[in-house]
Amino acid sequence: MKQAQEEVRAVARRTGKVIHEIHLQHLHFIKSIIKEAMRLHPTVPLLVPRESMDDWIIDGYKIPPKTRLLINTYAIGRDPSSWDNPLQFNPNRFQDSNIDLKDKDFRFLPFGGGRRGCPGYTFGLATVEIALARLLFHFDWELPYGIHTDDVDIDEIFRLASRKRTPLILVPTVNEGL
Ligand code: HEM
Repeated sequence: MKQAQEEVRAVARRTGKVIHEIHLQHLHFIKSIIKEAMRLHPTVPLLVPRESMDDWIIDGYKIPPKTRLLINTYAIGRDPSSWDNPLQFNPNRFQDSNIDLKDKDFRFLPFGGGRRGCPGYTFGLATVEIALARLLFHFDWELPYGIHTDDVDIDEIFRLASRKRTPLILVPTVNEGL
């Protein structure tokens, strides 16, 4: 959190203490945090179902035409053959990497891919980035008194769009130093 706050506050200091969309291009670490969160906790854990049109063999499995296929992006994001220490939250794995958020890198599909991939991808991503950047810019954040990081439940409830099982409760303090 400290590194992300330093990044956003350094950008804000140079740009008039306000974070706008134009500044997002400088927030490399914040973008990596969001990607890492989406890798471990994709909003849509099973993508929109597909139906095969022809005979295919994938990984030795014969797929006949008109088979309903579910793409488990939750499992793909945690696959040890694609990711080192897959269960570790490590935003640095996205720093200086060209792992794409959409279509091109099938290890990571938080917005799906192909013809039915998310059409709101750039808008959705920018919205998350600007919200997180502003929250980190304006406030310092702490867990409530007596709660430790190990107590925080990070599991989700799986639905078409999953959500946190337990709400995250944090205590904000206005950053007076701005
Ligand atoms: C962070 C925000 C968002 C995430 C994580 C997200 C994720 C996804 C995912 C995973 C899919 C399924 C793609 C697939 O099966 O290949 C999808 C589909 C879709 N999304 Fe998003 N989305 C987001 C924001 C938005 C926004 C802002 C809009 C509209 C303004 C939008 C509109 C749609 C539509 C219409 C589809 C269905 C596309 C189709 O079936 O052809 N999404 N989204």
